[in-house]
Amino acid sequence: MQNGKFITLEGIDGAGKSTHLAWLEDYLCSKGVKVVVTREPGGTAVGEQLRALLLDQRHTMHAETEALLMFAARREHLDKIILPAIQRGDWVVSDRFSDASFAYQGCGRGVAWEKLVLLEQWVQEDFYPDLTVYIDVPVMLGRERVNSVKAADRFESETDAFFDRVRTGYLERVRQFPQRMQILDGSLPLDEVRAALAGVMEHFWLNQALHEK
Ligand SMILES: Nc1ncnc2c1ncn2[C@@H]1O[C@H](COP(=O)(O)OP(=O)(O)O)[C@@H](O)[C@H]1O
Ligand SMILES: Cc1cn([C@H]2C[C@H](O)[C@@H](COP(=O)(O)OP(=O)(O)O)O2)c(=O)[nH]c1=O
Repeated sequence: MQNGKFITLEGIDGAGKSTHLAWLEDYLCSKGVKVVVTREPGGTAVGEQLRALLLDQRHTMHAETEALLMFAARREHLDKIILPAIQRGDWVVSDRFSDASFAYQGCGRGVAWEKLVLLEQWVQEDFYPDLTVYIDVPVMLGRERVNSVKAADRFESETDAFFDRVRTGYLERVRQFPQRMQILDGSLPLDEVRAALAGVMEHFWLNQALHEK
């Protein structure tokens, strides 16, 4: 049996990840693959508890504590959800993965990039998503969209300057991993972003089919 695939969606808060994730699940189901939808931080019992700690406005913590907790949740996520699903031949779609740690903890909070590289190697070894869709939006637009939907959590209440750095961090990751990471313009109308995502997915799907022949 073929191994499944691992796809991640990334972007600042309000980029449209959750919206497009629902479409992506339907798209993959229509191709006949079994899909596991998950998210970070979270996805497991321990991970969801860590998520609650990390997003709670009442907590302050050292930036490196935050990074370590993100990777701790990820370690659990890989062990309990992601790797078993892929080994079964399922496709896993995750709302965020380690690119978010480089963007938020690295560029946003100022945790040394090399320390994050070490954590990534420790937790993931040489495991990376097969495809990452990074939805890029200007900071103000992301903020407007989030404010219209829900109360801000510990990250969403950060400054525009913080989110500018996060966005720069994501763009740096795209520069480093141009094969794996596809960038979409999330400021376009929803149907146009979806059409662009559909194009990326068709291309990815055809490539997989070619490799499996
Ligand atoms: N391209 C778009 N155009 C207009 N509204 C959008 C677009 N993408 C997302 N939205 C809206 O913005 C809000 C936040 O989107 P969401 O998918 O929850 O973002 P994220 O998961 O990245 O934080 C939702 O109300 C969603 O309908
Ligand atoms: C995975 C991950 C998320 N985050 C942050 C980004 C988000 O603000 C927050 C939660 O992500 P998300 O699920 O996108 O939040 P929401 O449910 O509000 O849409 O965690 C990091 O800072 N580092 C990480 O490694």
